[in-house]
Amino acid sequence: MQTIVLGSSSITRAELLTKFGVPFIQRDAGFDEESLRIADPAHFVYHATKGKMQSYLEQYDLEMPVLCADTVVTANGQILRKAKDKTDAKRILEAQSGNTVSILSCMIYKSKTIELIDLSTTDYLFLPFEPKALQDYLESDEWKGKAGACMVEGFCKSYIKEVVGLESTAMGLSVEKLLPFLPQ
Ligand SMILES: Nc1nc2c(ncn2[C@H]2C[C@H](O)[C@@H](COP(=O)(O)OP(=O)(O)OP(=O)(O)O)O2)c(=O)[nH]1
Repeated sequence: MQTIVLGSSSITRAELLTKFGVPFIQRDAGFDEESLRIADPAHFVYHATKGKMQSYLEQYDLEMPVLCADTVVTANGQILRKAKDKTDAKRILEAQSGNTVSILSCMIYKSKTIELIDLSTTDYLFLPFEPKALQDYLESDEWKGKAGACMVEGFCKSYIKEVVGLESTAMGLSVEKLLPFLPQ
């Protein structure tokens, strides 16, 4: 399989591509999504991903195909982004505890011949987070750099009562949907 560029600084996205056997190099696209003033979650992740791709293409050519992505968590109609600090992480996680949570990931894959845009959602019904376990998670700092301070394969896993959608989407990259389009 041909090597692609992961236009992202995300450790999780790199781990997902590795898990699915996709050869890649990693380059930060260098786009600041904080500049976006968009309230709708789907529009936000799409324009954030588009901004990352545009920023990448201003710096690099398409000799290698490139993949950019963005992820947000929503609960009670609010967009829950990355927590600013432990207090913010507690607020964001408490909004998800015992609640229905949607995690939206958009990805744009671009080569010389094709452009794929995918926007997928994974919905969770979480049981209430156990207070001591939540405190331990907050102390762990594992929530840092994660949309919604959420780790569906980690802290949140034992609280999943119902799920509809891919775990990879919830972690930040719907790899299974990309695989059929990657150059062999
Ligand atoms: N391990 C883990 N990471 C998650 C989960 N949900 C979201 N994430 C990560 C994936 C992304 O790195 C991050 C979402 O933030 P962004 O979409 O803004 O990407 P990030 O700033 O990390 O990198 P990028 O903007 O692509 O350079 O949260 C999860 O359930 N588990």
